[in-house]
Amino acid sequence: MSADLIDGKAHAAALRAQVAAAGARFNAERGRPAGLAVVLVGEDAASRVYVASKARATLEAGMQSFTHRLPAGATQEEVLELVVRLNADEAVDGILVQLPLPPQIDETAVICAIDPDKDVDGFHVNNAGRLAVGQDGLVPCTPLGCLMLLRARHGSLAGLRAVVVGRSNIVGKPMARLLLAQDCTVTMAHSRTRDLQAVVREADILVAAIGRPLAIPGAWIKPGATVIDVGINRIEDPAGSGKTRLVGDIDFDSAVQVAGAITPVPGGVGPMTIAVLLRNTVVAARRRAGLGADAILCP
Ligand SMILES: Nc1nc2c(c(=O)[nH]1)N[C@@H](CN(C=O)c1ccc(C(=O)N[C@@H](CCC(=O)O)C(=O)O)cc1)CN2
Repeated sequence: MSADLIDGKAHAAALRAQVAAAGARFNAERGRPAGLAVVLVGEDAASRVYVASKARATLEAGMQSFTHRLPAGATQEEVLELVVRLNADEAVDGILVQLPLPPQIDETAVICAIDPDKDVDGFHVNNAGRLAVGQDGLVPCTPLGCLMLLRARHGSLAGLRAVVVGRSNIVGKPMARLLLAQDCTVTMAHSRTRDLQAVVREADILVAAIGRPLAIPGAWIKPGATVIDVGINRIEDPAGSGKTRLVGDIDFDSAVQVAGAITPVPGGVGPMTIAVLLRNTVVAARRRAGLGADAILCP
């Protein structure tokens, strides 16, 4: 048996087209495009690529893109000053500070300084709290993207057993809350979970967000389960070519034999992260302008 592949690139392209249409409606109503500001501190190679992709995708969706680069040695005050300036800028509807930040910067303090109404990453404690209690807010991009893929596959998720492996504030916790809101029976597993294999085996829906390459083998997975792999890990090619390759937290080659559906890495969850970021920017722009929800942007 071989699982169906969940094509994140195709889903992301469809969402981006919908966002572009919603962005054009916002522009027509308000006489200005929605705007996204992205802050990059330092020279991390992967972060530079992601920030460039975000700027390109923002422009392709017909929105305004503002990229702010600060040197690796920037101080906490400099980063906070920039965030305060972006909070006050009326052309900016969404603010994202690319993570990770250099060690001298207090990540929590920076996230807390972002106006929660412009927090398109959904990382601010106000937005995390809103998600926890089921109020409208801005929802983190990667978990919302995973939920969209799951809804496209299953329709209703009610009653399904979901296991989220990983308890980060950015992916694991919001993912579990989103699945609970969909009436799944949710288990959160993590590095201290006893008998992880048995917990994983329960899952109709398995979301792996551990950050450890190939950590979950196919033998652990319930036959027919839907597997969402959030991990993006660069490893040395085991064939010894000297090259590196991207792998997820799931051992894809064995999991694909057992699962009912699975996201590949690359080309699964990753592309959804940027598409949802654009979606969140239009949602933030509409809310800030006092406009009602745009139906096509509701997951
Ligand atoms: N402020 C934030 N920082 C970070 C986030 C985030 O959501 N907000 N997430 C990640 C990085 N990230 C976006 O910022 C991101 C990672 C991966 C991809 C992606 O499309 N990956 C491709 C493969 C790319 C490659 O070849 O290297 C894929 O999976 O197909 C998009 C966005 C950490 N920081």
